[in-house]
Amino acid sequence: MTCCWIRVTPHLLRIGCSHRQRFGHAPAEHAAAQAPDVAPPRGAAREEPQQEGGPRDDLSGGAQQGDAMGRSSKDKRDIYYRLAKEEGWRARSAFKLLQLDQEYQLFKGVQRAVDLCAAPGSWSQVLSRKLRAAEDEALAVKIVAVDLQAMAPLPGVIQIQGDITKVSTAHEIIRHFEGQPADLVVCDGAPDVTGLHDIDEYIQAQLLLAALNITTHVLRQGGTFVAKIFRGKDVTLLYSQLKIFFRQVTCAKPRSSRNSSIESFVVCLGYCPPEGYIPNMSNPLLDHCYNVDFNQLEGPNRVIVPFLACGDLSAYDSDRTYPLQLEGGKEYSYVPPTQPPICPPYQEACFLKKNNLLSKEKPPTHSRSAGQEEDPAIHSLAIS
Ligand SMILES: C[S@@+](CC[C@H](N)C(=O)[O-])C[C@H]1O[C@@H](n2cnc3c(N)ncnc32)[C@H](O)[C@@H]1O
Repeated sequence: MTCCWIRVTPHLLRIGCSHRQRFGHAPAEHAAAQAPDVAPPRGAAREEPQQEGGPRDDLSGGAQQGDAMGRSSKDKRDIYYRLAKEEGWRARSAFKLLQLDQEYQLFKGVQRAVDLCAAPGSWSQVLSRKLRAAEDEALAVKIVAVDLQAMAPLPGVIQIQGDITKVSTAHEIIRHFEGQPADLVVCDGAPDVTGLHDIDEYIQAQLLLAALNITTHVLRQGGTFVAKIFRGKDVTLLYSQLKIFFRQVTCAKPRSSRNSSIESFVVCLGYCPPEGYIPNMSNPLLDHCYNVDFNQLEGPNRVIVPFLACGDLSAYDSDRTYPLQLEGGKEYSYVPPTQPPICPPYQEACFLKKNNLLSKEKPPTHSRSAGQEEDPAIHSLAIS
């Protein structure tokens, strides 16, 4: 997806936290709770208009910036930011999940839900408020939230501070559900953006695939998976991978997600892995481990594309050098190509070389063959 080689490791997917740790910021939800709600750095949204949904989406982004630009400035610029605070959501992203639910009724009949990449926790808040609305529901419903970062507690939400690229995290989720599969998995995961769009898209795609991998461990047949996706140039590749596992895959853009952002959400309904599929986390790109024994993979876990050798196998070997005098003793004589190139890019260089015009301060007088025009441009090139 990108022309640049980058080693994608779970560590890279963890940039979101390392960045904040590096710069000594408090975990987002703590900052939200402890610091006044002030605006993020001036122009933050404009600097990175395409990377909405990253850590800046939470309401704590400007805690360190003080009141330099006025408390109400961000409120004016971003209605969802303001509403999120008024309605008590930890991040404006809450509205994205609420609006997705309005369209797809995601929460209908859900008893076990997983929120991947959950911090600071606005999606978990939505799950908690929606799924546990009635008293009896509050007892039956289980919500598990996973993030690399610690998150302030939420009613009815079990938290795992862990990495979604690890199989141990999948096992921990299943343990909390007492062996039962989840009805719904949501993932709003985002690594911290680098600003290099190809790389950002690539890392986001890898995070989505990691979310899909862990989902295949925990989701029930027919269950729903919702995840953030960057609609970059290779997005169709991701759609086709998701289509292998779900009956219906749609890409949705909630109103609260900025139009200037390439962020969207895939809503994948009707989980139906290929028959015989064994959930695994072995994405060699993520793990960088090439010692997986692919021969051990069977059925739909192993895709074999047929390889066919065509033509008479006793025919000439295209990698071998043969003598000019072939068998049968026929005299060799050079035959020119049937159709030489009509205007090859090296034509000018051949002309210069042939006429001894290359790397000379002054071109020697040269004789032109009959009908051959001297190109004044070539002449000046040779002189300069
Ligand atoms: C945009 S925030 C999520 C916001 C959240 N949905 C909410 O509404 O508050 C993205 C989160 O992804 C988390 N993340 C990134 N890579 C991760 C990984 N490999 N495992 C777990 N969490 C990860 C980051 O720590 C960050 O908190």
